[in-house]
Amino acid sequence: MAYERASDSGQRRSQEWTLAAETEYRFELDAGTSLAIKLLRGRAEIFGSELVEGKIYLFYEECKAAVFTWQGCTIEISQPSTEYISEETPMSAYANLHVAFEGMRVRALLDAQVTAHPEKATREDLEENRDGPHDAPRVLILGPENSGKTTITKILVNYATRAGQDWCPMLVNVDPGEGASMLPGTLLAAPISTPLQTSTPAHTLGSAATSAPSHISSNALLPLGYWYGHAETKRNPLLMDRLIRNLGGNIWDRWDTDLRGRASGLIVDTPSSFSTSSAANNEHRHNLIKACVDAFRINVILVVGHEKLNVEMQRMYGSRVTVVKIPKSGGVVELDSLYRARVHKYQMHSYMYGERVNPPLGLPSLADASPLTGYIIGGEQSTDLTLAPLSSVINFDDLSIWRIGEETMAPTSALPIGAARVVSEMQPLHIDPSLPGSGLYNAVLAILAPPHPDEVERYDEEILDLTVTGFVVVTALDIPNKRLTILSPNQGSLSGRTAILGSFEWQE
Ligand SMILES: Nc1ncnc2c1ncn2[C@@H]1O[C@H](COP(=O)(O)OP(=O)(O)OP(=O)(O)O)[C@@H](O)[C@H]1O
Repeated sequence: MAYERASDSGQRRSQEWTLAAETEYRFELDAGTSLAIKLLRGRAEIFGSELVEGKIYLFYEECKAAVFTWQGCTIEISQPSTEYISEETPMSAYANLHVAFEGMRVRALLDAQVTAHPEKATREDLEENRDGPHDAPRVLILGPENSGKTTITKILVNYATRAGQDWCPMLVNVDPGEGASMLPGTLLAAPISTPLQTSTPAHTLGSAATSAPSHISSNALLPLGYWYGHAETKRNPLLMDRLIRNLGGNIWDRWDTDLRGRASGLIVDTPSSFSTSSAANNEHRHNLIKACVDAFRINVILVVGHEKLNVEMQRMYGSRVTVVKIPKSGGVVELDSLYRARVHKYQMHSYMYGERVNPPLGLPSLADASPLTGYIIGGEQSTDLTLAPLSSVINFDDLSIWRIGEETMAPTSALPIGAARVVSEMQPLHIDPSLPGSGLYNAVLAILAPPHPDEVERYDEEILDLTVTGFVVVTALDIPNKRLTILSPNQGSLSGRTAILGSFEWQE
């Protein structure tokens, strides 16, 4: 049984909660509030990442999460928001999945080592490997809106990194509405070697080092990202398909020489549109699921609490892929579109300005916190996580700006019979900032990696296949003088770079 003890010290109202084994303390923060949690005794974890005893963890920006314990623990909470204890969690089911995936990883690594160096294999290795080849877990997570897909991805990745085997599973996020560890509009993959932290919905899947590399936090990710540029998959499914296949190709290239990475496998978090069936989107969602299954060579599909989708996936993929229905957690919070819009703002703000956290009332500020206990924010023990973005004025010609396909792209099937599309969904269109309606004012631009250095290797649509190196925002447009004012988190020159415009805007 969980019990609570409240203590009032001046303005500060802290509470102690003692949690029984296999229960969790769930909390939901309101806008403008923060929460501090300290593990006093026992062991506890947040979405698979363990808490260190005695450290104060800060949560902010409307974070919603849970502290779960396998064996029981006591935690101290400051200034609670909406909170409750749940004795019913699906954690055992998720842990069983992890155990199964762990077995697959171990066998896949042995397999790869025996194949690469047969001369070094012992008789036991060969015996163990007899019924191979063994595959690493390559998992696609499907489920409707607010079913907990991202949280399950995080738990499974975190458990893999804690297994003590130096696994480095690839976390793949193909939900362009989420942004994961970069910004919304991006599809990405990142190898994960230390547990992903939870502190703000602005970085549900860790934070990337693309913002200000000189200010990198020690656990920042180095993801490989492609810019899709829109929140909704239906806006340009063909582009989604291409970027998913690009991500898959890149991962497999990387794994050519990385046996342990390949054996660690991958986990793909998907948007809810992949799982929401409607007459209008059925064709594109099936195509995108297939793109994932092919590109990432998926061998396990997890369907979160949705019987019809489970049956559908069994029918479509059951002969070659293991399809498993898994329970949804009762703790998953229903997030509405206004909340998601606020999270996009938090993400943009933190990309440019870093983290600005006010600890709950009665606790010392970040600067005054003792280094011994300190605060932990997103896995960092730090007093200053703020950034100072650079506003610079550049000439129109300095940056080559493109858009992919038309601005409002009706599906080909919606065109009048006999009408041909003038611009295809995949066609890069150069943007002239001096023309009215360029859409550049307040626009978020993705800055791309340079094209192939060898002219012979270049091709028309290369721009679609270049990865993202960072993002900037156009804050002013001076057409008479042909100049743009750009806000960027770092000082790198943009001269000669290529950028893509999507449909995201941001204003402080
Ligand atoms: N056990 C839990 N206790 C408290 N909050 C939780 C719990 N599990 C998930 N949440 C919160 O619920 C919200 C929705 O969860 P999550 O983002 O994992 O769902 P999703 O299915 O990926 O959503 P989407 O609709 O964006 O695809 C998140 O804020 C998450 O932190």
